[in-house]
Amino acid sequence: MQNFEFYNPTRILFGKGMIARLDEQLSPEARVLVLYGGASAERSGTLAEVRAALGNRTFREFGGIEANPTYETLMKAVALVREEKLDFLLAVGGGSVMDGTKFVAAAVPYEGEPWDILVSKGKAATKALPLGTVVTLPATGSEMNCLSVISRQSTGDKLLFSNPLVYPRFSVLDPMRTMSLPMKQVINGVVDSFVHVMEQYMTYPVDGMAQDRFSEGLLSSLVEIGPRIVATPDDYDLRSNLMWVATLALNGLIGAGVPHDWSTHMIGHEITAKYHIDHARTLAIVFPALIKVRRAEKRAKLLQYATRVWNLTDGTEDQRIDAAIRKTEEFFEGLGVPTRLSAYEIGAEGINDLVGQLEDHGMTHLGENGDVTLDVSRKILEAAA
Ligand SMILES: NC(=O)c1ccc[n+]([C@@H]2O[C@H](COP(=O)([O-])OP(=O)(O)OC[C@H]3O[C@@H](n4cnc5c(N)ncnc54)[C@H](O)[C@@H]3O)[C@@H](O)[C@H]2O)c1
Ligand SMILES: CCCCCCO
Repeated sequence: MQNFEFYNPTRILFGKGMIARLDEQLSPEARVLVLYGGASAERSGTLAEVRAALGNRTFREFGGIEANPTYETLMKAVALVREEKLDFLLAVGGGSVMDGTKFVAAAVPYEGEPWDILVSKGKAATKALPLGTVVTLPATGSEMNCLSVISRQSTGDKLLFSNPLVYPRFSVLDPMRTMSLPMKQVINGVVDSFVHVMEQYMTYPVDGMAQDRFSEGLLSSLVEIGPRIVATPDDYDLRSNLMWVATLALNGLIGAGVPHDWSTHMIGHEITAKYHIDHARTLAIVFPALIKVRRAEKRAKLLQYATRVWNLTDGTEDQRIDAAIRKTEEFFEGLGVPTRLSAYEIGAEGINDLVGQLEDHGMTHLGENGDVTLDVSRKILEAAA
């Protein structure tokens, strides 16, 4: 097991009706901005529940944070917070609203050009406003981590930053608030969570016994939840399990002391930036291709995954690896999520453009050993054609 430091300060309030406990998480004098995305926050009744929970407290609201949140929109929220001297940010939404709120939290006190926070991958931020979240879409785990992905319309960038200052102070996870989700977004959550686990698991063995079994448990849970939640979308217990699995998939626990990959995500971000394909759906394209191209480097964990998650114990090692990769593709495709670039009519020219974007964004050495060079990224994209 590798050395690690684990820190996660986020309080989780989980379950039906927990939004009612919002106000007690806030200091009496907090000057709150509620941030949200599109009409769904209103239509689903979640905003009404949040407003009721905030009772007599005065607060402001900022709506319109897009899916794949943009710097341009978020800077309007920064201006509002500065002008009205607000001092607590409450995100009500999915990963886009939570990530956008984390950026606003870091940008408000920042004295330079806030985009520097992204360019520096978060290092430039030395202060941040406190924030909390009310989660409406289980997928990213943003509710319990210090990561944020922000796009810039003017340049077509989609970059990640992380900084411990933007951990939410608390997050409310009420599975009932996800019932209004289109099934497509529920499925996105299953896929995003699955690949989050893989980025921290499908690397090479370091005898992380607890981390491996924890990750395999999350993967097996998602393999079970996926088809079942499509068949019985109103099942509260399935929604509860998806919500908690999604949070655990990227809150630092399974990733402590083990090598990480993240090249699937970095390549996926470029696909979203260029083609505006849902984040999770880019991962379903890249990940199966990546384990095909990098099966030698990932051989030991692929065999472990085959046995422990898919119960594949017969045949030669290569037959078991082939079967595990096939099962993974079938899992995504079975949820109606394509695993090929051709499903989105992205061809050779698009692959060239994506490799160029990776180079422009300095993504020239990805993966657990930095050996996912541009050539390897190209091979992965070609294997996904
Ligand atoms: N911070 C992280 O750890 C992390 C990890 C992975 C991805 N991301 C980023 O998160 C973003 C994706 O977030 P996401 O997958 O949660 O989707 P999202 O937040 O972009 O939401 C997708 C759509 O669903 C709508 N929606 C949200 N909740 C709803 C509800 N309850 N009912 C009806 N509609 C609802 C939103 O308004 C939006 O239109 C991407 O930008 C991705 O890069 C962040
Ligand atoms: C290093 C963690 C990268 C998380 C990417 C989320 O889209």
